[in-house]
Amino acid sequence: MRAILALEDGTWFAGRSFTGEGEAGGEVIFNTGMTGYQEVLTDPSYIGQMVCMTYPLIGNYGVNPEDVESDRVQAEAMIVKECCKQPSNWRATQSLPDYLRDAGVIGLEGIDTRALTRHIRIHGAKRGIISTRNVPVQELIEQARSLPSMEGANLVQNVEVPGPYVWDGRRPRFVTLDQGNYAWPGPGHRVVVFDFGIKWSILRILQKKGLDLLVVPASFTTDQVMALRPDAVFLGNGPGDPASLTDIVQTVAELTDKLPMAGICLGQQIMGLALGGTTYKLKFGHHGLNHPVKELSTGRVEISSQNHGFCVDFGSSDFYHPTHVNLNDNTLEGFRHKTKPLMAVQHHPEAGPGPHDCRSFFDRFVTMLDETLGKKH
Ligand SMILES: NC(=O)CC[C@H](N)C(=O)O
Repeated sequence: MRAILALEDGTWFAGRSFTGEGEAGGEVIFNTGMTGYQEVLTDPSYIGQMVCMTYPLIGNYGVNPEDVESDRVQAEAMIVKECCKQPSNWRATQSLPDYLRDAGVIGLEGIDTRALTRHIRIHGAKRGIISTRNVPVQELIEQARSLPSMEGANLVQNVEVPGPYVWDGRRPRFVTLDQGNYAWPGPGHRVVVFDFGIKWSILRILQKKGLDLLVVPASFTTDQVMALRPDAVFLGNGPGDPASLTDIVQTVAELTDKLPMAGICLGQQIMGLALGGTTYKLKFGHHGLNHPVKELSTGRVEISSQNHGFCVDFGSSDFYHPTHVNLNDNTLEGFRHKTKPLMAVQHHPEAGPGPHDCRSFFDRFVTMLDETLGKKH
């Protein structure tokens, strides 16, 4: 079925929907990963975005119930050159078109994804509409212009979880607190994890490291966190503009004085703002699986998985020193507080999907906790 992608700047592409009738709007960005499309689709950080995969054939290995980063498709749409309709893989339980159709999310194929990607690289990420409606293109362009901008967008509120939960190995299991208290069951360091739209891979790895986790909603206050008597705090990834999250930044600023803390992606951005730094929007973001990142203390270069549109200004706070830099564009990839046990990275060390070069981040977090609190296991 014919479908149009119309951008706010008047550029448009004609292709086909591989999911039937539909319409979607959002910020159009590109992801350079050759694989991992199911993790990309289910990563809550992609809320508000329509993802163009630059690899020309997507869907070959289908989808399965294990490779999910949350309980649903989160991206607004997927754009590919060609979608494979008959997957071949022993783990596949469904094809990509059926998966998207069941989720009510539109898939567009048959457009020149290289031309779209070059356009975004030159002119920056653009708001766009994909539609199968038979209307003049100008109408869709106007519709794209009326979409909210990603800059200033608080999208974390869209994924707020209803309450605290533990990770049961496969999915969240919600718990009831007893007057705000929690009986930590395990012997490991007690870590309160903020869910801003967290990827399940992060929880899977934190749990494997022997940490005792309680995941809390983004709106949890300092008092609510401290009532849980945790040893540390972890800030996960999430969608939207970090600068819009003023209440969360305030809470995290208070907690940085009280507890050791680590953050990934949106977590780094929130911690950076909480420490007095500033954030800005990148022209077209970093979305892919092969971004070279240099660890400054060793000079070691790691190939990282990335998904972000915003970034912490390199030298915007005196409180931390940079630990990692992106070798493609010299942006800040990680920092550590000069005196307190606080650390963060902008890339995705959990790598769901992607190479595992950066996974030592989680060991450094555990080491930081052992050094600050004493060994627990
Ligand atoms: N993966 C993330 O946490 C993304 C953070 C933020 N929404 C950004 O686009 O920069």
